[in-house]
Amino acid sequence: MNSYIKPGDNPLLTEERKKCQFSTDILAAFYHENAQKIKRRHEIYQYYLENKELHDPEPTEFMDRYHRLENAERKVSLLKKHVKKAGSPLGLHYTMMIPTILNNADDEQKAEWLPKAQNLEFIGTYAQTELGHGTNLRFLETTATYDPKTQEFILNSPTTSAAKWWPGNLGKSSNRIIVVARLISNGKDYGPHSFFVPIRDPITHKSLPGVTVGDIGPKFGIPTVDNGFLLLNNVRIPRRNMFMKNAKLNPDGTYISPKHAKLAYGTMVYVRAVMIRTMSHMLGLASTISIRYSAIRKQGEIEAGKGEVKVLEYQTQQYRLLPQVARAWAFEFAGRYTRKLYAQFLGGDVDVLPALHGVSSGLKAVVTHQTAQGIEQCRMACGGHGYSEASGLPQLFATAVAGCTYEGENMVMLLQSARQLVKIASDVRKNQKPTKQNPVTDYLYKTSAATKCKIDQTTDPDPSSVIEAFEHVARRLTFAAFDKLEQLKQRGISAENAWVQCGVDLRRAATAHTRTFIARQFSNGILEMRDLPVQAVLKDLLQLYLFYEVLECDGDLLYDGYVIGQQIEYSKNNVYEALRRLRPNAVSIVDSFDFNDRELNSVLGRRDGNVYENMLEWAKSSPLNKHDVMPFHHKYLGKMMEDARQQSKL
Ligand SMILES: CCCCCCCC/C=C\C/C=C/C(=O)SCCNC(=O)CCNC(=O)[C@H](O)C(C)(C)COP(=O)(O)OP(=O)(O)OC[C@H]1O[C@@H](n2cnc3c(N)ncnc32)[C@H](O)[C@@H]1OP(=O)(O)O
Ligand SMILES: Cc1cc2nc3c(=O)[nH]c(=O)nc-3n(C[C@H](O)[C@H](O)[C@H](O)COP(=O)(O)OP(=O)(O)OC[C@H]3O[C@@H](n4cnc5c(N)ncnc54)[C@H](O)[C@@H]3O)c2cc1C
Repeated sequence: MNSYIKPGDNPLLTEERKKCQFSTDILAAFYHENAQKIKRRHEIYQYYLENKELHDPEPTEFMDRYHRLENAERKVSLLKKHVKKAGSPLGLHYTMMIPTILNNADDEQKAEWLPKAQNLEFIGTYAQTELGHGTNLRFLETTATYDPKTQEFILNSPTTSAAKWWPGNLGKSSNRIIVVARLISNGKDYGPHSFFVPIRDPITHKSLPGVTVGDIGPKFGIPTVDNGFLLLNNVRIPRRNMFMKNAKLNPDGTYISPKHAKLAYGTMVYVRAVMIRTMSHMLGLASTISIRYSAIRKQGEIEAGKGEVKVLEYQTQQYRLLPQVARAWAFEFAGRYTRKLYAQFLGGDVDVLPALHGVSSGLKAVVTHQTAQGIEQCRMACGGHGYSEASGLPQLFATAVAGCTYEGENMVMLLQSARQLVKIASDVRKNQKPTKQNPVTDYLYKTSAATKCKIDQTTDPDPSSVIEAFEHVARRLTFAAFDKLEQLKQRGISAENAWVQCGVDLRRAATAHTRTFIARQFSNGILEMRDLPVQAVLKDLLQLYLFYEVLECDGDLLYDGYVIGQQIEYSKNNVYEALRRLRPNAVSIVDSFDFNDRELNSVLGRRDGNVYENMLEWAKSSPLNKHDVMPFHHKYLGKMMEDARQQSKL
């Protein structure tokens, strides 16, 4: 039933795979949405294996940034020949440039820019954040002042803090970019708008007059991406280089407002909606690495004299790792929802934007945070080898944790989600009904279905009792934060200051609301699976997810007596029971994420499980090992020891 078994694999992994009680093919197709996608994934991987020019000449962990960027550019240029979609020097081109054209360009602009972008005739990025401002877009300093005489915009960075800072692929790779700048026309400031700006010559790739651009230097991770800075000094672009699907500017400089004030932020909403799946994949990668490794790593005897056991036998190891697998699945279902909502928005339904913004901002924050935390758990669960770059986990963590910051700092995003909750609380207090159905927030209008939680001692529990418990917590925290806000306002504190004083409570409400949403999506999502053995595995994962989350918020559940201590004990038992049931299938479940060795990029997580011999091979690639004696040895340490020996002879 496990189709990942191959001759030559580590027998400890084969032993695990032989225990599989379901079809890995069916589970893999469900994770990647259909069997066709799995087939295509396998074809692409096979193609990669056969085309050596696409391989890295040495492990990239041993390359400096210069050679990493060169190697990445080499592979990307080759990839264009091989497949349409390529890797990191084009990351922002695909994730932000093309979506902005689709989302913010009018038909004529789209006809001009989209084919060129898709054909990679230029490379672009999204330059919004500045040295001095990222979150608060209204205070961006870059200006685009309209000159009706020439029908051009003049772009300027008036101060040092106005320098664009951070955009991925801005430093060295991009030549046509989106600049977010404050539009000024006829002396009036209309706030941030997007402009299509050439920054490098298309032939020589030299920066254009008035443009100062470069790389911002090494970061916490993602060394292959050339995040950049940019200063603009009286750079002129034609009027039609302002993105005009929503807001427009006539040749005489008169401004036409968009249908919704925040349509200009559409690209950020898009990325927040799609990055949920990317996070699921990253957590899936980390889980695959750590669970496969835990199945070949033996350490300690459980019963003296019976031999060392795989570390995966320890309940503590299972408790660390299997909830990460469950969360990866939960995030996948949550991401499907936000992508569907975004498709509705892109199809022209502008009214869906507030709901989409509400759900995607909370979800982006919770999912990136839990993904980063989960990867770090996986890394620590691999012991010392998890600390080596050979595991792939340090770089994976460094990449994932950036998601807590980019596309809206997480705390700020949770507070955006809380705005929606507070509005609903205000409606409820005024006995107002929802103006339109929203399956994500409608529960807030209802009172608790039961005054007491229904979790009991059954080991095959109904998910709805847990979801109701999460709804109860989210409702209580939302109304508590709302009431506190109102009390502060009644004491004469301004609405804005009251908001700041309730920040922590608002964040907690938004987190609880997001937990409820994810749990519901997971619970609904698995109903689509008809194959009974696969359904059983997904139910075990759901059970683990739900009761693990109960334990994460036990204080909030106990706070008002909605659950009693005994129910927390039942919840613990349900976690342990789920771990026990999942254990025999653990390797097969992560196999079903279907990540190949290129994607895993980990000696510990290889499909064949042959870890130790490959660790030795990997270490031998270290440039330090090109020399038995380092050329500078006798200058420093050698000399120091020689001096000490000479001195002791005196
Ligand atoms: C193989 C490849 C590997 C590559 C690896 C590299 C990975 C790189 C990946 C990503 C690149 C990252 C890119 C970026 O980071 S781009 C920059 C992102 N920047 C941000 O996200 C900035 C965050 N700030 C904001 O979004 C906003 O400024 C704000 C939401 C914090 C506040 O906006 P503001 O205009 O001040 O609004 P208010 O708070 O006053 O709210 C008013 C009103 O508007 C609503 N609202 C706000 N935003 C939106 C929105 N986007 N859509 C819909 N509605 C919105 C808000 O809710 C209020 O509504 P109200 O309560 O009803 O009044
Ligand atoms: C790897 C990476 C890639 C990036 N790529 C891009 C890119 O391609 N294009 C681009 O334009 N930008 C990019 N960025 C920038 C990114 O979008 C910003 O860093 C991010 O939006 C946060 O803004 P900031 O840095 O100004 O943080 P700040 O807003 O200064 O945050 C600092 C602290 O202040 C808090 N804070 C700020 N405002 C509030 C508030 N209103 N209420 C409560 N707390 C608040 C935050 O929670 C945080 O704790 C990237 C960043 C990184 C790290």
